[in-house]
Amino acid sequence: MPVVFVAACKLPTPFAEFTMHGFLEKATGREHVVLSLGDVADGAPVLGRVHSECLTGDALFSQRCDCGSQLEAAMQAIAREGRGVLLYLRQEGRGIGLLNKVRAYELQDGGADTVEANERLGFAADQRDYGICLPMLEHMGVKSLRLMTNNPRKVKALTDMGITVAERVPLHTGHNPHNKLYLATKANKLGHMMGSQHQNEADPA
Ligand SMILES: Nc1nc2c(ncn2[C@@H]2O[C@H](COP(=O)(O)OP(=O)(O)OP(=O)(O)O)[C@@H](O)[C@H]2O)c(=O)[nH]1
Ligand SMILES: [Zn+2]
Repeated sequence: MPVVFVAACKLPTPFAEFTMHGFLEKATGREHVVLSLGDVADGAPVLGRVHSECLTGDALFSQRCDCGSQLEAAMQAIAREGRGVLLYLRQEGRGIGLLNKVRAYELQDGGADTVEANERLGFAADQRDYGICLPMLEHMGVKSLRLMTNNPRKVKALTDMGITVAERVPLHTGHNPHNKLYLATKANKLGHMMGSQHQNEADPA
């Protein structure tokens, strides 16, 4: 098993009281969590989000990206449905780590886009590995996901490792003047499906 389950606890949030399940990835020592709500082990497709850590967006309110807004919208959507899972994966900066992301942002401040900056630092555009998702979902008893994402490569990566993605649910939120180019580059170079409307389809409120 590449990840081991460690413990679970209650996690009250403004949206709902989730259960937080902690996992240790043995090869890297990284600590990951899954938030769950309701009965996710009944076999029916589960509304889910596989969210990659973004300290700047998720915790520090950065407007350079759309991560914080997507995290909030996903938790709200799960709360509204009363059932779902959110995998919070500690693969900061698409897998290059926080300090390398700061280096990449520095290059972006000088004119590079998000892909060029990674490449100039000697990294691939996206270094993430979703291999730990399967054992985490198996632990949760989740058989099939309705996955909230705009990234078809994420859907393919999960499908290729044997996770059933019954549906892709778009998550269009967090557009602002600071991340216009960033979102355009994701659409043009990374294949993200950004949609035309500046609203969150998982959270149409
Ligand atoms: N290297 C790098 N990583 C970034 C940058 N901006 C955001 N990230 C990281 O990108 C990850 C989120 O990936 P995104 O490409 O925004 O979105 P996604 O997860 O592929 O797709 P969605 O499911 O639609 O959100 C997080 O780990 C962020 O820390 C950047 O400019 N450079
Ligand atoms: Zn981000």
